[in-house]
Amino acid sequence: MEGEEKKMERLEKKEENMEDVGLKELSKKLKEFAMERDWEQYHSPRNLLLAMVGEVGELSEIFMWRGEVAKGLPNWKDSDKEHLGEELSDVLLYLIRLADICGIDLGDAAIKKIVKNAIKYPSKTF
Ligand SMILES: Nc1ccn([C@H]2C[C@H](O)[C@@H](COP(=O)(O)OP(=O)(O)OP(=O)(O)O)O2)c(=O)n1
Repeated sequence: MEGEEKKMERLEKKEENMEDVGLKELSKKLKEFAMERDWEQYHSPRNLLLAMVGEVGELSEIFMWRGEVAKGLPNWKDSDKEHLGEELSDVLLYLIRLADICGIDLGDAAIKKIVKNAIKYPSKTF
């Protein structure tokens, strides 16, 4: 069993946000969010897909007409970076919710796809 000290350490780390957030955790939070508002009725696969595509549009708007953007976005205002984080999150959250509602384990599917990609595109260095 996990000792009290270990348990505290784990909770503190979580509070400091040092632990990576997992897809399953986000999926659970999104399900709770929808249930608490009685929004499950709207979260059909098609609606979620359209909502996600809408958010991809909002994400694209941030980059629109800016020309090429340097990696790390060195010249961007903090408020623009924050906006970018929000739109990226909206896309991710709808994607996770879509996968969940379709009964797809997204983490598992993504790992399998990475393996498939590596077979299709072999590395020259190994
Ligand atoms: N039926 C809904 C509506 C919203 N959301 C959640 C998922 C998204 O993370 C976020 C999207 O909210 P908005 O539709 O208000 O979109 P924006 O946050 O992009 O606001 P705006 O379009 O005004 O910029 O809320 C949800 O789960 N289900």
